[in-house]
Order: sequence, then structure tokens, then C-alpha cells
Amino acid sequence: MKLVGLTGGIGSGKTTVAKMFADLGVPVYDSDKEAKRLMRSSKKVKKAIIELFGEQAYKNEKLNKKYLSNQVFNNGEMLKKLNAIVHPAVRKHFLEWAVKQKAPYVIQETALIFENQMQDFYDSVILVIAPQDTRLQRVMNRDGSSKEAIRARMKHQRSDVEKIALADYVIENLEIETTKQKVSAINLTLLENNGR
Ligand SMILES: CC(C)(COP(=O)(O)OP(=O)(O)OC[C@H]1O[C@@H](n2cnc3c(N)ncnc32)[C@H](O)[C@@H]1O)[C@@H](O)C(=O)NCCC(=O)NCCS
Ligand SMILES: Nc1ncnc2c1ncn2[C@@H]1O[C@H](COP(=O)(O)OP(=O)(O)OP(=O)(O)O)[C@@H](O)[C@H]1O
Repeated sequence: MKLVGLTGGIGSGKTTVAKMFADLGVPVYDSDKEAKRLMRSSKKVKKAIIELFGEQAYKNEKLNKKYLSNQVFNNGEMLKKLNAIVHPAVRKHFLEWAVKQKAPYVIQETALIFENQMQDFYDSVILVIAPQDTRLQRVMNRDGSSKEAIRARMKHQRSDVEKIALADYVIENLEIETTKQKVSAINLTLLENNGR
């Protein structure tokens, strides 16, 4: 089973691109979603989060996303600590999931690959990029976040220039149709080259 990472900064269009691969039959693992599920359902993860952030980290049994976002995206040390709880649990679950898939390769969609120096964990890494202003606008339109809140997250992500140098494939996600064509071409190459 070959492992392909799909990454990109906030609002670049990772989920949009991931869906295009899924439509072509590629199994896709959504790390943001699975991380939140584990933060709610894994006793070990939940206990560590409560020890670090207090009971307010959960509200009516649900993850208190607003509270946690305020705690971590303006405090690099706390973000590091949260990452150190969540990322190993997600990686373990991803590998358990990956071995069960019946496909030549699987995709892990995740915002943080180069930031965590995890690129060698994958057979190849696809990077989705778009100009910073476009990304800001997309996220503001999508969920009404403020510019400041989005910028606070961007500060914890590496720049596109740095990531382009490390990626195997780069998709500039501007026109949806062009992005779809790039996804089809990359899928064919990955199938022909055994995930590389
Ligand atoms: C703080 C939390 C609860 C906020 O949840 P929320 O629904 O608002 O955001 P969500 O998780 O869907 O992430 C949306 C985007 O924010 C950015 N982002 C999320 N986590 C991080 C992080 N640790 N570092 C930098 N950017 C991040 C990414 O661009 C991501 O795609 C959540 O982001 C979280 O628990 N993050 C830490 C764990 C993590 O890294 N999860 C994501 C990948 S495993
Ligand atoms: N090429 C595009 N043209 C116009 N809108 C787009 C394009 N690609 C994505 N979008 C829209 O921009 C928003 C952000 O895209 P998406 O959710 O796929 O990004 P993401 O990288 O997964 O974001 P996040 O880091 O917040 O998880 C969505 O509302 C999506 O529909």
C-alpha cells in the first residue's frame, strides 16, 4: 500500500482536491475530521487534553473548538503541546485505516506535513497552493472566520515558497476545471509510478 500526503495552507483547497481524488476512487483520510473524532472518543487523548486545557476543553461532551482555537493559535507553546497529543494518535489511526484499504495508493489529507517534517513518511506529497488573499477570502466566505483568526493559523504554517521546494506535486488551485484536470493527470502518474 502506497501512502500519499495531500497538504496545503488554510483555505488552499485541500478538501476540494481530496474530494476530486475520492471521486476517482482513491481512498482519502481526512485528518482534521479524524483528529476531532479522536479528541472526542479516545479516552487517552481526551484525558491529556483536559489535563492541559482544563474541563473547558469540552462542552456538553463535545470538543469546545472555539475555546481551544483561542488557547492554541495565539500561543505557540500550547499549540505544540496539543499537536504532541493529537498527531501521534492520528498517525496511528491513519496507518490502521490505510492497511484495510483496497487500492494501489491512499491519500492522507492533512494541513501539516512539512511543518512536522513528515514528508519522508509518504511515498509522495501533493501540495495545494493559492495566493494568500484568495485563501483568506475563501475561508471568510466559507465559515465567517475573521481575517485575524485565519492569519493566526497561517502564522503556524510554512509559506508556499518553502513548501513548493519540498513537494513532489504542486496543484495551483485557481480555476476548478483546471484543478480537476491536474488531479486526473496526477492520479494517472501515481497509478503508473506506484505512488511516486
Ligand atoms: C483547535 C481545533 C480544535 C480547531 O478546530 P477547527 O474546526 O476550528 O479547525 P480544523 O481542525 O478543522 O482545522 C482547519 C484548519 O486550521 C488549520 N490548523 C488546524 N490545526 C492546526 C495546527 N495544529 N497548526 C496549524 N494550523 C492548523 C489548518 O489549516 C486546518 O486545515 C483544531 O484545529 C485542533 O485540534 N488542532 C490541533 C490538532 C491538529 O493539528 N489537527 C489537524 C490535523 S491532525
Ligand atoms: N478553485 C476554487 N475556486 C473557488 N472556490 C474554491 C476553490 N477551491 C476551493 N474553493 C472554496 O474555498 C473554500 C476553502 O476550500 P477547502 O475547504 O477545500 O480548503 P482547505 O484547504 O481544505 O481549508 P482548511 O485548511 O480550512 O481545512 C471552500 O469553501 C471551497 O468550496
